[in-house]
Amino acid sequence: MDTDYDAIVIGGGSAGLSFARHAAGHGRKIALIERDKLGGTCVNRGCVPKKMLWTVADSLHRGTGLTRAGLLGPTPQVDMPRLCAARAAKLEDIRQSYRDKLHEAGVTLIEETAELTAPGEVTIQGQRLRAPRIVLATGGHPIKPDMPGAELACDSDEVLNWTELPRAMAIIGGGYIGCEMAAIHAAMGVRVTLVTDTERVLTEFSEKAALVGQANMQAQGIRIVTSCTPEAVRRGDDGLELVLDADSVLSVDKVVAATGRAPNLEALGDLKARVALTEKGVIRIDERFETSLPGLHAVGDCADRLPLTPVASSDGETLALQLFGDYRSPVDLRHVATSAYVLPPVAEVGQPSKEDIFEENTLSPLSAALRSDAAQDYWGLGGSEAAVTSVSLVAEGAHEAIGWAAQMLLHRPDRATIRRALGVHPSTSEEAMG
Ligand SMILES: Cc1cc2nc3c(=O)[nH]c(=O)nc-3n(C[C@H](O)[C@H](O)[C@H](O)COP(=O)(O)OP(=O)(O)OC[C@H]3O[C@@H](n4cnc5c(N)ncnc54)[C@H](O)[C@@H]3O)c2cc1C
Ligand SMILES: NC(=O)c1ccc[n+]([C@@H]2O[C@H](COP(=O)([O-])OP(=O)(O)OC[C@H]3O[C@@H](n4cnc5c(N)ncnc54)[C@H](O)[C@@H]3O)[C@@H](O)[C@H]2O)c1
Repeated sequence: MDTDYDAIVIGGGSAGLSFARHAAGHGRKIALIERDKLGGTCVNRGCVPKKMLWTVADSLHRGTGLTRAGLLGPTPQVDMPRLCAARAAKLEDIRQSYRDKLHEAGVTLIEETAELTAPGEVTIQGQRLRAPRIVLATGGHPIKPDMPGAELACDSDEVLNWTELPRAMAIIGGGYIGCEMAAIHAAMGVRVTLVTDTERVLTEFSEKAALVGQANMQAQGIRIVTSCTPEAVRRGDDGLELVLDADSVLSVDKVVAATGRAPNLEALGDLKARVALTEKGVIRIDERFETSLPGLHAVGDCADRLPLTPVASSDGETLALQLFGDYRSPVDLRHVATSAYVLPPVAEVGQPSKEDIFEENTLSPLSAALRSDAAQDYWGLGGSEAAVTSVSLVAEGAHEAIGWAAQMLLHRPDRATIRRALGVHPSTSEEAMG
């Protein structure tokens, strides 16, 4: 194996793969080191397996709620082993396509655990590799709360590998992962209670959008307990107990900790002390993704950006361009569309605060007249009449529409300009366009 490269990237997830392919595309000699499955979190234990489960949940949810429309009969059951097999085959296809693309690009793939042993030097299995640029793309892992019995709780990695469904589950944490797991499993027939320490769920979204999302989760049958930090998990007579306080205990089959993620920093080895972290504990970077150790860059979830796959991929490409092509600045996070896969999705672009929203509406879509759970839709525009800077949407298909809203915002439209295009009738985005 060669030992000298133009750049070595540690981590074969969305960020590392993107950097390696684009840097090699500029004629550079690149090594990518991955200790686990190629594709990282998104492909193996994140977006992709989650979205495949959500697809099933969405179909069940749309069908089973339509009792008022006369859609009757037994609820379809999910054959988990069959679903898991179909999903596993797709994940393997994706991993193989990444392997092929790295090969075509001429990237050296090394399947080992890497450690930074000196500036410009990475060690794998006692062998030293050198490059003037080292890129950390090591991603993150789920963290559990510091409480007695936390080890009895599953994290999202485990939930996405369940081959049978529990009858009842308690989820700790009301962020993206907690809410998505709640909506998906409730639709698949699991009795779900979600407990979070915040006043509402989805605090990364603007208030009204998140509250409509929360009401829809409740309409779906999910019990939501806010402003509560559970005290312990313990074994019960028949399953597990989540102790909320002295007076309330939830008896369930499974407890899931969806209480946040932390970056993977083991690759820094003894050099960790020389790499500055932010208050959130992720790696501090400048606009060239360079850390406080010259020549060491960081992209993706381990760095101080938004922990979303499109950001990780875009930043990997941007860094490759900055180092080996024409300089471009990192994508502005205000132009990143995002969606929580609840039912229906809560989607947003522009990262608005509650005060930013100047026009909004909560409405009942036509489907609500037919559904037993009467989910509500919502749209909100942020910024001002003169310059619209954010769009929020809660509606079926919101995760598809919000990407186009992000494109629209790039052109800095005023409110009157948005009214000059017409949406599809009947739809919720039509209402937002005015
Ligand atoms: C349940 C879940 C659902 C999600 N859903 C979405 C979604 O719908 N949309 C979205 O945009 N984002 C979603 N995300 C977030 C998204 O998955 C991450 O932002 C993205 O995967 C980060 O990519 P990354 O390359 O930074 O890190 P990762 O994909 O985590 O890759 C890091 C890689 O580095 C490797 N590594 C670490 N240390 C070493 C070492 N020392 N040596 C060698 N290799 C090492 C790891 O094995 C890993 O493969 C979700 C996340 C989770 C957990
Ligand atoms: N659809 C998507 O794009 C998607 C999906 C999943 C994850 N992600 C990414 O992954 C990141 C991590 O997601 P996450 O949901 O794990 O983390 P998070 O930090 O977004 O949410 C964790 C939640 O748990 C709560 N919490 C923490 N400790 C608690 C305790 N002891 N008791 C009760 N509540 C507690 C926090 O207040 C917070 O609301 C997200 O920020 C997002 O960027 C994105």
